[in-house]
Amino acid sequence: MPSFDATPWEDEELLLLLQTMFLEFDLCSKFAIDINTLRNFLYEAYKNYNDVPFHNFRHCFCVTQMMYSISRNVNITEKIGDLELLILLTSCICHDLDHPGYNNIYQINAKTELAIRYNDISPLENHHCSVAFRILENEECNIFKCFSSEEFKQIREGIIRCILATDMARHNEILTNFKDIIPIFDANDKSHVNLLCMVLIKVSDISNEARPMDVAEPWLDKLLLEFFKQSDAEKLEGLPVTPFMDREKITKPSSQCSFIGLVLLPLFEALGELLPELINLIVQPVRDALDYYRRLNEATKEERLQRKSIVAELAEQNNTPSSQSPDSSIAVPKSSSNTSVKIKKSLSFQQNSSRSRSTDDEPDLSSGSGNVLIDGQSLDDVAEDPESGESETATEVEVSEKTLKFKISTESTSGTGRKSYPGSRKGSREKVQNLNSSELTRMIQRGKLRAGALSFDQHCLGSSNKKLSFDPPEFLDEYAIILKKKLEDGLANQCDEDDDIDDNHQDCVLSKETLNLNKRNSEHSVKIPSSIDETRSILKCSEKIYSNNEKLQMNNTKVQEHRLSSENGASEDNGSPQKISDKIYSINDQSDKCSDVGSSAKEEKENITLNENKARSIFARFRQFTDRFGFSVDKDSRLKSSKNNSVKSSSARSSTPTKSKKKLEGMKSYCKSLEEMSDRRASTLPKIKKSGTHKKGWKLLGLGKEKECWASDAAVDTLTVAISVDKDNQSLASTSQLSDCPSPKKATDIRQFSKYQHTDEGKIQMDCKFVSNQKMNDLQNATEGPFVVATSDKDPKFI
Ligand SMILES: Nc1nc2c(ncn2[C@@H]2O[C@H](COP(=O)(O)O)[C@@H](O)[C@H]2O)c(=O)[nH]1
Ligand SMILES: [Zn+2]
Repeated sequence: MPSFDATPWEDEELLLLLQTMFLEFDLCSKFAIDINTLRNFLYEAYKNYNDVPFHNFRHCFCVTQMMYSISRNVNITEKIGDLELLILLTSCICHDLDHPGYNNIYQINAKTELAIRYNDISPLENHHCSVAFRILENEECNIFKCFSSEEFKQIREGIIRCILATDMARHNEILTNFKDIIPIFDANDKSHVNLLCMVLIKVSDISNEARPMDVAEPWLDKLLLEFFKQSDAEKLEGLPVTPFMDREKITKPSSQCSFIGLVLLPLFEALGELLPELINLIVQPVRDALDYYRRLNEATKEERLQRKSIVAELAEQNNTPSSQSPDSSIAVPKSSSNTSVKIKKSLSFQQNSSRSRSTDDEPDLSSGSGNVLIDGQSLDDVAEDPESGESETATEVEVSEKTLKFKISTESTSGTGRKSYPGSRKGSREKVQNLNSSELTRMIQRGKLRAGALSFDQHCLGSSNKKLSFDPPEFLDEYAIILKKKLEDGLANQCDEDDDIDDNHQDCVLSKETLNLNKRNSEHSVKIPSSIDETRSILKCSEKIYSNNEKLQMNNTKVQEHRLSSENGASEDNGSPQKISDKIYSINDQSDKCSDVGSSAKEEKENITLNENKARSIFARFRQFTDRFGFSVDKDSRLKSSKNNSVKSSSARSSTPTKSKKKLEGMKSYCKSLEEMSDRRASTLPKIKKSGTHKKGWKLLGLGKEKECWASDAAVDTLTVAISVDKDNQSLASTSQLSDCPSPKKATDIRQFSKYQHTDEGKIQMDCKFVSNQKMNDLQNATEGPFVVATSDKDPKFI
């Protein structure tokens, strides 16, 4: 249901739910998608989302979940078929992969690596798509590996079409084309289906306001946090300030009034026209949300007028013309309170509002004036002075269209009028602040950074995602086991006894903290387990989901063993898809019950502009870097260390000993990801098939793990030790030959070479074992398990 609130759910649970969505539609069996491949794919997608306020994994989940809800409610497969649904769900999962938290307008204006790479054409969406297909290149994650190349081509086209459709710069184009086909929609016309799919993913992407207020509002806060972060960066870097992100221009209600009224609702209503089943489900809630924000906006205006009249009165008393600003002796607050939550809270209508709101931790949405120029046009043409009470700014769609130099036509549409759009970017009248390139360079030096080294991929793809700290192949099974064990250990009983979940219980799937997050008042909201009985009941249902998924889908030895030992043969034969479906819905049911720029002067000017542009670009990269590594740059250009927005911290969950242990495991897996990333950077080079013979670098072969991974030369150099080995007689290196090995790979670390052979590629491969467990751990942490090295060097190096 659209009322679903993902907040209380752990990341791993959300991953499991994503898996369940595929199973629910029987996509795995219909398209021979191996369940382990699906899990690997989901986990890899998860790892490629960043810990940014809004465009994170949870946003991806919500979008996919909305797509799922819509699809179920309108019986989508009957209209567009299973393959399109598979494309849609996969597109939702991938649609914001590796989003940096700064949108296309920023990417283009700041001339980031992405904007340059994609020539300003949907840089982010192209990147999300590219990352998606990098993930799918890996056989272990390729959920489409069973498809023929022709089918894969079709799927790839579909995913690209869907993900690129999420660029808001294309909103009007897509909506206009869609509206044209509504009266003549033909499910057999591929162009119509394509347009419907584009609209479906767009609707899902911006559907937060279709959810209950208590679910939607925290998302708005996160979005505004990301908006303000970008507009603050734009001000600092002398870029055009994106008006709808400017904390001095917008308020929460003004932002929503223009977004919902001008962008969201027209789209939803168009979809509702074609699929009337969606009117009650998502269109009406959006209308209610608009109504709510309009009233809130009106009330805010009223409050401003009242404040102005008080100022006028006071000014009169002091013989100060009311049109002038009151002098400092008149202590009337200007704007700090005009949009404050506290004031909003006291607004009389609010008490009657059906949409209750939270008040804590709200971003400072104080309004102010600031004339911002975008492409020669004063935003005052569109945005009125917030002090006038009409603090509306140009919508994201308008600004995105103006920022984009090129207009992209909707592919494969019905041939209905391709629209031409006004306002290609005329050049920028950028507001340049006091920062020059040398200052920026100094900043970078202070950060001990080499500007040229800051390519997007390096700090984006190479960033350490503070994600689930366990290895993908096992985690779901492991999670199911943990969950089950908790239940078996009688956690529910402990909760019952104490009615107070202490530290020891924070690992509980539905901990008290989590339960507190569940305190929802909306009647549409998902379950609030207000009692231990309800908690236990959810836990029991969760157990059944995992248990049944295990039985049907988790063909994993660990799970099998665990099940055998823990259930002692007493398995239930209730794992049919329908039964699993019933179980899942039984949870949903229970949830419902509980609530929910010729002369020297000119040249000089040109040089200045060039330097400014360079500076901006460097700054942009630098800031991307600092963002990635958890630093922030304040207006005095100082580096401030800050805590990373880890998934866990954002969800206020503490780390348990179990989780710490898993973090170590996660690091090993991350090291492997880094190796794979060195590959990704060659994205502008012709694709080389991933076969061992063509691979350059060092091959690390895991022992004891049936894994094989590659490392760049650079990565291995830091670990390698040169030793001489007589290749011809294939004699084994002795441990004494390793005596000059630098720490930590001392000779004593190597006990035995069990195998030694030349590979077909002329490489030497060696198996070795390490004596010291500690050293072994060091090496394992640095690479990937006990390993041997194969190399084409004449002077082989072993680690
Ligand atoms: N002012 C608001 N803007 C919103 C809201 N929900 C979404 N959005 C904007 O739409 C894009 C969607 O594209 P994405 O693929 O990047 O997610 C998003 O970036 C927001 O800018 C909203 O409720 N209010
Ligand atoms: Zn999105």
